[in-house]
Amino acid sequence: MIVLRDIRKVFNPGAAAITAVDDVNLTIEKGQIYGIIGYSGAGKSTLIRMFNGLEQPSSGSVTIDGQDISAARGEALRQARLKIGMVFQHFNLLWSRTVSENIAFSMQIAGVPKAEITARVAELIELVGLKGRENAWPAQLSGGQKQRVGIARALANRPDLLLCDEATSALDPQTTDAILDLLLDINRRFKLTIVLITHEMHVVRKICDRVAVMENGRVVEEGEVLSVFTHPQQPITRQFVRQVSQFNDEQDDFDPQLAAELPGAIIRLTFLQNSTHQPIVGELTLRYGLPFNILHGKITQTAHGRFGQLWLQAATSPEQLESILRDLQQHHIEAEVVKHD
Ligand SMILES: Nc1ncnc2c1ncn2[C@@H]1O[C@H](COP(=O)(O)OP(=O)(O)OP(=O)(O)O)[C@@H](O)[C@H]1O
Repeated sequence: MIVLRDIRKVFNPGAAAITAVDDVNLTIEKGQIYGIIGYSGAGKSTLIRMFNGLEQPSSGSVTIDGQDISAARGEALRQARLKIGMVFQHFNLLWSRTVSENIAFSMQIAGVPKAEITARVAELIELVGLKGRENAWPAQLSGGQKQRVGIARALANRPDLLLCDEATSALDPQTTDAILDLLLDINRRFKLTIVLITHEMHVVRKICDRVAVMENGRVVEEGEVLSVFTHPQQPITRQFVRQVSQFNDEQDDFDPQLAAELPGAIIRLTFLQNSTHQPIVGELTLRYGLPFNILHGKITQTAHGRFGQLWLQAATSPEQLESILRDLQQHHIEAEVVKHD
């Protein structure tokens, strides 16, 4: 478990002080994929660099499995870092070394015996899907392949924690998805905790279990991905939710003009996970003998299942509406009456 307590980071203390991270408290459970999202300058890089002691907090502590990383120095910090891998946006590969040599490098530094290194490199090459490219130079690889080397290198010492600093931001959408699939696979297979920073909600949607939203150095919202997607609290979180393809476009939202024009009740249903599988519109139509009009709908996929929203209109009596809302509640479908007249 990782615990960040009362973290602050102030650069250039004095008149020109910049508070990059301001009073951040987070708890990340073992085996989670935890996303930290924010726009440029929000403080994400500064924060993630404190997980492995690349940056020291001005105050507060970072504790990983009981060890205070922020207080560790010298040999203790070096040992702790061996168990923390890091993947970078621009890969940070050694250009004069082959794929295999890049992956082997950190094990050589750690003094791992040669035969063990050879076996581990072969295993990692297989894991990240680079078989046949062992002797290629980084300059001969595509962006996705370079990041696969970056991931293999980060996993070499069998870390307990993998940090990803905008790991897919330099990649095209298709390659991004392939790298995210690889990270998800590694997480599930080895129960490896992954903390990633990103400015793309797509990354959070596709693989994260929980997400923290950062703005001006602070965590302004935090929670399970499904719940943040379905009930974003802050304006910045709503902006991020809109980034994701199915929720991309403002015009893709329900048009409130429609609500004004149509008679009766308009209800917005929010489905989570298994409730997306229920034939609810059909059931309501049969039960109440009402022609329900589907005005608008959208559905999206996350690492924890699907969620969706549906806007229905029907000319109901107040009593029918009450009863419909009770039925929906029994089906674990959230319902909000947008209007009723
Ligand atoms: N070494 C430093 N010295 C002074 N200011 C810094 C330093 N590193 C970061 N900052 C400042 O701290 C703030 C947060 O920067 P940080 O890089 O952590 O944000 P970010 O969310 O990662 O953004 P980006 O994705 O653009 O890197 C910014 O105002 C930045 O200018």
